[in-house]
Amino acid sequence: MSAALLNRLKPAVSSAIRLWNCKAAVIDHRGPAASVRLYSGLMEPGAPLFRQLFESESSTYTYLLADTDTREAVLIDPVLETVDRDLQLINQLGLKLIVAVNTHCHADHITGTGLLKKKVFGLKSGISKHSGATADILLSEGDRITFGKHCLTVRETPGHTDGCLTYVTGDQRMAFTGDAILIRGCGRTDFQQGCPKRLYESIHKKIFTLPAHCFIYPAHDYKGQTVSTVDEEKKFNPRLTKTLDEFVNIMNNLNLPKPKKIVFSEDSGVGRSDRTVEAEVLDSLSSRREECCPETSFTPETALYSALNPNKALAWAGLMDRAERGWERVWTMAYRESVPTLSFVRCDVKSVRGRYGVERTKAHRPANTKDSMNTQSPFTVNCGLVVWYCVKNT
Ligand SMILES: N[C@@H](CCC(=O)N[C@@H](CSS)C(=O)NCC(=O)O)C(=O)O
Repeated sequence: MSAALLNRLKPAVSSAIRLWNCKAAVIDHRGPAASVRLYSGLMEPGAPLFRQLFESESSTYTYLLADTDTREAVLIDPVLETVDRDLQLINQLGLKLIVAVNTHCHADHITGTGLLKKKVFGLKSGISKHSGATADILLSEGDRITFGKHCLTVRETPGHTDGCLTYVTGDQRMAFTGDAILIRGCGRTDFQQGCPKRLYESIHKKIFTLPAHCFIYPAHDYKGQTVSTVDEEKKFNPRLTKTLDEFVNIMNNLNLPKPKKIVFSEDSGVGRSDRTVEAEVLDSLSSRREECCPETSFTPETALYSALNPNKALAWAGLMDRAERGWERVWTMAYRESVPTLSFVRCDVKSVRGRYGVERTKAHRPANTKDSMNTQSPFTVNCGLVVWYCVKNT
């Protein structure tokens, strides 16, 4: 190759190398937004394998990271409905899934970690120790999740929930922020221990202190965006560019509807575990399948449907109907927002009184739950989730 040709190629070659090295790729100093630095999305050699996966019903992102040498892989925020898709990809890529972690207790979908544990031998689940849920690994500030030569470091970022975590790659190129910060938004703070002040402080202290080029990968996006950077969010996030007082005011006046698929998804049953609500419900009910009311086809599956699509009025009507037709006992499972426990409560239909009165058999009332069953309709007070079915008088 002639010296002249080499000289002509030099600029193109050096710019290609710059992109490959993931340095700042393009900086345009013209125009009002020119102060934002743009970073290439190209991965450095030796970077972990990375895939962003999407679940469209709840607009949730699941992230797959893996070491390309050892093939050890980590999933962040798997969703129940897309577990098989994720596993298919993991198998196709020849990866070994070793850990599945949640950024927090999700309110809008059911985590896939419980089902994954059933399907992947030896898989460990993880969640914040402040989440109130249990998992194989209870994570806290500074913990490291290692996969091959890579790792994720845990930063506690409460505010959307008490147990919100951000996972940061060892090289601080990527941060998986859950619902703490979203692209040009942030997690709501109006339920599940939400606190705008805490969220603001978490984001400023734990996310905005990451390098400007650090990519932000949130748990959701509702507008089709996929990734942002610390630099972009510091400059353009309409909520977080405000003062604390302004932020609190914005968050207290969002007036958002509850997420369309709202469930209190994490961990359930007598003794919370990292099993899915579905697993808990089905296991619990299938052992009593034969007792379910045959004429109404009220099976564990329909109970589960009720759980995920709570129709309080229908449940109440059904309960009364069965009481009138001689069914004796009613089992309900009620998740109360005020007491984050999915509890099993046995009601004695003989004690149905008047318009409301289902009196719970005291012996079956879980010690740590408030009584919402005998004062008003059991399905209208503090119940985020209700499963019920009747058993025949034996
Ligand atoms: N339109 C969505 C709204 C879902 C929603 O409320 N998302 C939560 C995260 S899941 S609990 C949130 O924090 N949103 C913040 C926001 O500003 O939207 C739906 O109908 O599902």
